[in-house]
Amino acid sequence: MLNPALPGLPPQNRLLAGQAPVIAGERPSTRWHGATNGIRFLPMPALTLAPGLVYHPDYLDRPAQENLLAALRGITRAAPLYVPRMPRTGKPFSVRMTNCGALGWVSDVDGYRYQPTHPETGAPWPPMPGQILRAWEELSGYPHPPDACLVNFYEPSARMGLHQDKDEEEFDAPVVSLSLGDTALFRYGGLDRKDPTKSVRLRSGDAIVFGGPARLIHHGIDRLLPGTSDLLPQGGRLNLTLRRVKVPL
Ligand SMILES: O=C(O)CCC(=O)C(=O)O
Ligand SMILES: [Fe+2]
Repeated sequence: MLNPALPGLPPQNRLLAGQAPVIAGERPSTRWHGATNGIRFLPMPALTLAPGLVYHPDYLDRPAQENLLAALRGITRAAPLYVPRMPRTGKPFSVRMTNCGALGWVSDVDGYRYQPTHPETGAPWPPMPGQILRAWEELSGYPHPPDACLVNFYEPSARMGLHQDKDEEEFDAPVVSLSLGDTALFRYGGLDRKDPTKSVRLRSGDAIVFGGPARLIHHGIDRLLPGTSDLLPQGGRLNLTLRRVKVPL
């Protein structure tokens, strides 16, 4: 039950003054910022960068980031990060990848696709941890859970060129993306590759959601800002990209 005094406002825009929020199902540690003296909580506002493109700064606080990182360590033990390759040319990506969930996004000389198993070990992807499913529930506004969670690991020099997330996905569902570790310069543009672009710094714990009119925008990572986070002991950045996939008939 949300605060009845503030009907209709999305959680990130609620501001409760004069009383501590008592909201069943909410986890104040990851959603509420400001004084924790029981009197006033100030939510970090979500920022709409373009229609359908919503940026949630500090979505995960430090304990939540550490908790998610521990879950990711389990995932990379079961499904090791591997070097994906570009379709046709076989050129290696600078980003290493793995997945969790029923389906994983993979890329090799044959193209981009979703598949239920790791391309090198042949094992099914590990299940999506609860923290990731909860983030999707809180951020996506979509009534069904994600099928695929792509885990991208960026070394300090890694980047990702401008692209659209436009494979076998349900485009009615947004893409939810979580960042951990070093800050990244995220570039975003429009539906046409030649549309003007802007960039935003994604820091550890930030989330960005692209849905509706922004679902198919071009985006990429220009570069990392090394040394900006001490979450990953060796530096670098982890990104989680959650998507709904069309079930093949
Ligand atoms: O690392 C990021 O923030 C973006 C990742 C991305 O665009 C993708 O995996 O499709
Ligand atoms: Fe993408």
